[in-house]
Amino acid sequence: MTNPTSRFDSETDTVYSEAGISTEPFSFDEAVARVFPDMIRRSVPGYTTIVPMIGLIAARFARPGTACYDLGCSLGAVTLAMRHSIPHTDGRIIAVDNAESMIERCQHYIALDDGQLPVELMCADIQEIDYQPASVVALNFTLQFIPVAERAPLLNRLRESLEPGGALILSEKIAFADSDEQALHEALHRDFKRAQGYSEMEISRKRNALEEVLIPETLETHRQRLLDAGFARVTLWQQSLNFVSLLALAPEKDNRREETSV
Ligand SMILES: C[S@@+](CC[C@H](N)C(=O)[O-])C[C@H]1O[C@@H](n2cnc3c(N)ncnc32)[C@H](O)[C@@H]1O
Ligand SMILES: O=C(O)C(=O)C[C@]1(C(=O)O)C=C[C@@H](O)C=C1
Repeated sequence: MTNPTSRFDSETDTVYSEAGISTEPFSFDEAVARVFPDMIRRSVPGYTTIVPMIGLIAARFARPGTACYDLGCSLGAVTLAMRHSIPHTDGRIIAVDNAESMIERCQHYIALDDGQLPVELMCADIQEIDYQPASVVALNFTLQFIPVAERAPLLNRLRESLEPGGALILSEKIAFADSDEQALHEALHRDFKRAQGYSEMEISRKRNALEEVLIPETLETHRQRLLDAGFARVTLWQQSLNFVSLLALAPEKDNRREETSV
C-alpha cells in the first residue's frame, strides 16, 4: 500500500513563521489542521515510519468482531494505515478527536478512501467516551496532550476495554531524567527541525507555544504506568531522538475476570 502519510494534500507549515500567527499557546485549530501533515512530518523524526508500522502491528493483534481505536486521530493517518493492513472486515475502527477542524478533514479523507473495514468518526474527548471491547488501541502522539494526573485513569480504562492479548500502541515525545541527556536530545531535535527547513524563529516560537501544552515524561514513567495499568508486557519498538513508540500487551488470560467469577 502507499504510505498513508503521503495521501494528504498539505500546505506548507508557516504557522510560526513571520507571516504566521503569534504567541498564543499551541492548539489544534483551523490554522494547524490546514498544514498538519507537513507540520508533523517535519517536526517528529520517525513519524512517516511509525504510521505504516502501526498498521502492521494492528494487523497482528486486531480480532474480528472487536473495535480498533485511533485516539487523537487528527486527519486519520493511523486509521488509514490500520484499515489497509487489517485483513478482516468484521469489526470497525473508531477514530476519535476533540478538534472539530481535524475531524472535518478526517471525514473528507476517509470518504476518499476505498478501504472496506468500517470507520466510525467521533468528535469527542477521549477521556469522556465509553469504550467498546477492543483488540487494538493507538495513541499516536496524543497522551502527551492529556494532563499528567489524568493519564493513568485513561490508560486504566483503555486496559479494561482491551480483550485478552490486545495491544495498545503509545507514541510520545519523551523527556530524560539526566539533564545532559535532555540537553543533547533537545539540541538534536532542533537540528532535525532546522534540517526540515524551519527557521530559528519558527523553532523557538513553537517551543514556547508548546511549553505548557505538550508535557513529555520519561520512558520509565510511561513504561511503569502501563505496567501499573495491568499490561503484561511493554516493549519499545521505535525511537528516533526524543520520540518513541511503545507496544503494551494485555495479558492473554484476563485475571480480573477470573477473580470475580470464582
Ligand atoms: C499530535 S496529534 C496526533 C497525530 C495523529 N495521531 C497522527 O498519527 O497523525 C494530537 C491529536 O490529539 C488530539 N487530542 C488532544 N487531546 C485530546 C482529547 N482529550 N480528546 C480527543 N483528542 C485529543 C488533538 O486534537 C490532535 O489532533
Ligand atoms: O515537540 C515539538 O516540537 C513538536 O513539534 C511535536 C509535535 C507533536 O509531537 O505532536 C507537536 C505538535 C504538532 O502536533 C506536531 C508535532
